[in-house]
Amino acid sequence: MDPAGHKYFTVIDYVIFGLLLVASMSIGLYYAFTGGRQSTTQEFLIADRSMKCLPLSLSLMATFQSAVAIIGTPAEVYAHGTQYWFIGCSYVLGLLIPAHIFIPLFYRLHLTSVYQYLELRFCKAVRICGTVTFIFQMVIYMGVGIYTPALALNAVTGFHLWGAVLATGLVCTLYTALGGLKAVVWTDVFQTVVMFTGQLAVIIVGVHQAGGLSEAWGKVRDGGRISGIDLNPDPTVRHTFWTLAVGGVFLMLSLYGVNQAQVQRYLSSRTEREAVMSCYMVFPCLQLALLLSCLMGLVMFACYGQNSPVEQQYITSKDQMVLYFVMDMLQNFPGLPGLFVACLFSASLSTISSAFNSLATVTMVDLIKPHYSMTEARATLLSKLLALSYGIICLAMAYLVHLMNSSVLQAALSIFGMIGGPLLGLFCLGIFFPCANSIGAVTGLSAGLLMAFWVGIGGFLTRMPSPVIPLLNSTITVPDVSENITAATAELEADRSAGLHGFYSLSYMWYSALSSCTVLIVGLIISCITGPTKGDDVASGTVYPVVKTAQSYLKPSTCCKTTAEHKQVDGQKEMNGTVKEDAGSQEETQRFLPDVELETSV
Ligand SMILES: O=C(O)CCCC[C@@H]1SC[C@@H]2NC(=O)N[C@@H]21
Ligand code: NA
Repeated sequence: MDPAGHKYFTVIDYVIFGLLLVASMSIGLYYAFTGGRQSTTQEFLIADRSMKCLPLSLSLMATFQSAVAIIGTPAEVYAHGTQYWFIGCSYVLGLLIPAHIFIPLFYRLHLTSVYQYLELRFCKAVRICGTVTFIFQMVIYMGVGIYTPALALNAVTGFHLWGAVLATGLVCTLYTALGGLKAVVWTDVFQTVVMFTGQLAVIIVGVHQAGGLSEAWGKVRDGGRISGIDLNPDPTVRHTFWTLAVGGVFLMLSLYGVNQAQVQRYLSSRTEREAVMSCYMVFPCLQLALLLSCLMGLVMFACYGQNSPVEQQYITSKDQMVLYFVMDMLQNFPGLPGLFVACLFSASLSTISSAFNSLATVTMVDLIKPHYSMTEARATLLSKLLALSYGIICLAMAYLVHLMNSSVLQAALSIFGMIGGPLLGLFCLGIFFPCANSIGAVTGLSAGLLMAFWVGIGGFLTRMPSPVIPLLNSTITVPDVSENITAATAELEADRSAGLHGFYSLSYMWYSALSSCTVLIVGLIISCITGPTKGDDVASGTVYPVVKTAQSYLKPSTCCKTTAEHKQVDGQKEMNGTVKEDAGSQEETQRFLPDVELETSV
């Protein structure tokens, strides 16, 4: 390790990294020249609805498990302990609700873009608002996703920053633009295997370097990194059981319930059952991913203890720790640093490719197709060009993130909270409240976004590292200074949690919950003021009958009737033959909904 903290790759490391890019590219090319050769939007965007649940579940997990989680989670656990692990509790409801409410509803509407639902339930304007909000969210998120691995690499290995960004961005854009959703799903599967292998290798070597399991465990426990369950109800505390396990449910619903990248995978399943199964199978994959990244943080602590390379000025930010650790530990295992870098870029590629593909889908289906009629060939070509142009935009976003320079994990989760939260609220307004109307939906969404940005930006600004100057006077000895600093910090915390400061210091893990609830409250108030929608005016199959379902569970007799009713509807749908693909307009969509009343809400 030269004084600058830089390590240098051996040739074999570059070879392994290169192999990853070549393998990903070849999967993309394979799907570009086999099957239907990506000649229709049905194949390019939705994989001909032929996907099975195993590859889908790995792809669903990989989509929101990028280098941010691989780098950010260990840094979080190293610095603050294992409190973050409780986010795993949010995966239960965070996946059950999508599996039993969102997937069946969206699947039976036979959508291609989840935003078609908004036109069915409300009107075209609401669909456009939802689509634009989603594009905004994913473009920013992609910037973080592509920049994170390059930043960490450059800081520790001298790997050329923009060379890495360009290599990743170009490879990813090409195989996504050539191979469509099939290529994205199968590269996700391959990249997930590389990601898990790389993390496991580093953990095993790290434990060995820390002196073995019992030695490592002792250091971690004595270092106070095994945090118990923190039931503190204070919403301004960054990570407690409540912010992670409850706030995390809203975060998960916004990602695995209504995010186009995930819904597109559910919709590409062969059957509704496969889609539900793929959602169930995401649970163990996510828990394994969380386990590996938390263990990585603990192993780093076992090796470095309190005096981390950040204190030693080897690196400038916590987010560079993981790569520093890898280079430090694996230096004499030639090929392993390259494997871990491949793991890092696999995590990034599998997220960015999903983002490109979902952005191209919604732009095509929600913004272009309804307004311009064109041949299938031109539509497919345009979808490919869109995937390419989103690749370019994302590289520009990477530069913007470079300027932001906050903890990458918190940045990503804040983006989901601030933009994914209002979108979750919009869909829940439509699905659970039949009285909600279009005006309520649009004003609700705007209010949710405003609230999210108010607390998000406000929090970002007030949390600027205010210099805690030790209160110096002649009699103070060192321990007293620390007392005074604690006193000063406590005073700072105190006045911060009072009034507006309290609002600004809300934990970022509550952004999803706060913004989605704002959409619901404002949306319902405005709907009631401007004339609520009548039950039978709601397009059938677009609301979840909470009341009716609850009743059917209360009276078992009706429940089998409900199942029978479902069978009849499914039978009816079969009789209707293939249903219209994408709803360009309301009446068109009306036609393909099963004319037998799905359980509309009471
Ligand atoms: O890794 C990323 O790109 C984003 C950070 C993790 C996003 C959330 S956290 C809860 C859920 N579990 C995951 O592994 N990813 C998502
Ligand atoms: Na990923």
